[in-house]
Amino acid sequence: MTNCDRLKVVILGNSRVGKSAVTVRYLTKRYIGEYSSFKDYLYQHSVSFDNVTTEVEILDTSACKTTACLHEHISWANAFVLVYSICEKASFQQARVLLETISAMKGLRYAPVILLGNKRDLEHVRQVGVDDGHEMSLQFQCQFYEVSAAENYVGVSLAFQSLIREARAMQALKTLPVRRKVGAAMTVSKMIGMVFGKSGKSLQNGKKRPSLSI
Ligand SMILES: Nc1nc2c(ncn2[C@@H]2O[C@H](COP(=O)(O)OP(=O)(O)OP(=O)(O)O)[C@@H](O)[C@H]2O)c(=O)[nH]1
Repeated sequence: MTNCDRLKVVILGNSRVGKSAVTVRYLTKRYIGEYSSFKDYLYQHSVSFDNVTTEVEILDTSACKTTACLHEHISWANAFVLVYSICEKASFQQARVLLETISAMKGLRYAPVILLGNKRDLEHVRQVGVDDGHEMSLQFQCQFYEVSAAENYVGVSLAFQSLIREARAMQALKTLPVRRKVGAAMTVSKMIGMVFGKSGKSLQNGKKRPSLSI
């Protein structure tokens, strides 16, 4: 099996933002209210779409107590889901710290990342605006979605699928000869834009990334 067919996704974010709820929702379509907080869980599953099957490992982390632990998680993964709660500003700030750490360790150019604002059903106690999430995603060139693990399977599923799609595209890019990469990068960006629609805002480098409230 090639790298293209295998993906290691780590779920990171502050404590209690819904990392386990989002992960289990994606894997089982079900929402379970309470999970054990003190352990990391590793799930494996096969996902097939666009005529390609990918073996996906998903590491649902409990909040890391040490920097070494966080670095270990980041080193292990080749794709990232950063979860914050739209009703907890501190979790959004933590997402920024995580994005900075991933950027420093891996570089974001070839690291597929989604920023996931969870608990969208709690609109009445919202502390983080949609625009804030969108802006941060533009700054770090990652995808951005707002979801509710509690209320909606489809949104969570779409977000994971788009991460997997992007990871596949990035893996494919890495295997191309260097001279062809520039043109190919434009093609991938265009392809993602076509699949998810355009956000209407440009990045500093001109790339557009998908962004949805789902
Ligand atoms: N209203 C609402 N509550 C949610 C949602 N997702 C998770 N929760 C609740 O938030 C709490 C924390 O959810 P978890 O999935 O355990 O969060 P976690 O980030 O895995 O927590 P730790 O493992 O402690 O870091 C639980 O009480 C969930 O029921 C959501 O979309 N909406």
